Amino acid sequence: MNTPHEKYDAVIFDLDGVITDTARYHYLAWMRLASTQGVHFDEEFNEQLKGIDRMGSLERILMAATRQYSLAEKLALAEEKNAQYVALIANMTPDDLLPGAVRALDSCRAAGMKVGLASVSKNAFTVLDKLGIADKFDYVVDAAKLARGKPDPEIFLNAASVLDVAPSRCLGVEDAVAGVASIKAAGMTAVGIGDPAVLAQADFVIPALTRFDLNDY
Ligand SMILES: O=P(O)(O)OC[C@H]1O[C@@H](O)[C@H](O)[C@@H](O)[C@@H]1O
Ligand SMILES: [Mg+2]
Repeated sequence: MNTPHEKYDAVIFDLDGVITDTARYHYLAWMRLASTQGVHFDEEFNEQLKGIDRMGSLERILMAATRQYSLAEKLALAEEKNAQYVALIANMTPDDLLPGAVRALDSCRAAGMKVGLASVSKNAFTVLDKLGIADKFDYVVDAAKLARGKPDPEIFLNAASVLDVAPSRCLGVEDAVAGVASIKAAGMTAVGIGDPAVLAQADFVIPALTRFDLNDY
């Protein structure tokens, strides 16, 4: 019988940029789209898009363009970006899991905690299948059913509610500024993955899941 964790009953992970480096593929696909629209796009611009849903990301890129776009044009561009992204993830395998990801997920299970996945990506189920880790989660949020993306707390609150754990007893793990904001707005504790200067709102920041340790939080 596991001793329950003193502070948390659930850990809710983001996917892109936390468990696997799909953040890189989103970057490449947006880069290509931005260049077709004459918009300058670089790592810094991309940082603002991390964790932001597809249409929200597109809107931000098109705000830097020189003309207005109709809704039909926007939908076509979003579709084009997604086709590019889907092609980039087509050959993913379990080798694409980031170091420490499986160990971190398994350590939560072993500690008797519920494990959730909160990604705003509509491709999350496909990516989980390719990585072969779908069975490591008690609940995966379906991004298609969300009304609002990160930084709104809806996605993390939905995960907590289905996992039947109070938000104050949940730990959220995120690589994006918008994602950390979503966790904090949900009333949870945030573990940021990345640069402490960028993820200043997180309660803890580690460079990668290789350093994830439940005893530290
Ligand atoms: O276009 P998708 O696959 O639904 O993904 C939406 C978003 O998913 C998030 O996880 C990524 O951080 C964003 O970069 C991405 O735009
Ligand atoms: Mg992310």
